Amino acid sequence: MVSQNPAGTSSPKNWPQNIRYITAPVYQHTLTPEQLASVRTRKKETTNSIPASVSIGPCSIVKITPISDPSHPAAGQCGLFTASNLKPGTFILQYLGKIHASPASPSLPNLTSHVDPHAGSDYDLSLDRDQGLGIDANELGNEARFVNDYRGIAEKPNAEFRDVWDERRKEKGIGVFVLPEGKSGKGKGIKKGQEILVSYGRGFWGARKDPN
Ligand SMILES: C[S@@+](CC[C@H](N)C(=O)[O-])C[C@H]1O[C@@H](n2cnc3c(N)ncnc32)[C@H](O)[C@@H]1O
Repeated sequence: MVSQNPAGTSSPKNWPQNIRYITAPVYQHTLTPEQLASVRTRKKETTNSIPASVSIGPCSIVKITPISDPSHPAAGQCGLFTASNLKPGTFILQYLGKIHASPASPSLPNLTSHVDPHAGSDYDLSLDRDQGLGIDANELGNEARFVNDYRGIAEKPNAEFRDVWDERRKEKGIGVFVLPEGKSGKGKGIKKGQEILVSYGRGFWGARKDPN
């Protein structure tokens, strides 16, 4: 289900009013030509790609869901749940936000981390470590910003973030994928109505209060 946001773009059900819903990445205006060129250069190790045919706008296979269960560690917040059964390895959706440079990168040489507007963001993923680029969905993004970490919710994650090549835009990105089957056959897919859960990594929780 979709609704119209103030800018006239369709946004998904339960989308928060104070966050801008976007259907394509937004660039920090201070990115250097070198950083932009890097975003537009495919790395040979990036084997996953998003086909140009993927539909733009609200994703029909996910639902942003407010969490009311008091035993859920993110109670009072939202999570991202599936709207259909998803097989192992399925591409779910792209992680959209503002593509920005961290202060250590050449475009912002005089800033230190305490003035980095993205340093404290809980929605910031690394896009390109060599160039110090990230994707921050704190103030603008899409449904992918609601994917929670599995800790305290399930025994293990059922999805993962992967580097991708966006065939439509011809640029790097990050996608959310159902975990693949794997050698042990552990990835079983995600059933309709289940929460999509990744591992943020210990670094995320190390810088915050560990949920476990
Ligand atoms: C990228 S956001 C995920 C979406 C968030 N739940 C929301 O509604 O906006 C990351 C934040 O979600 C919460 N979160 C995600 N996974 C969690 C977990 N396993 N336990 C506790 N809090 C979690 C934390 O507040 C974390 O900083």
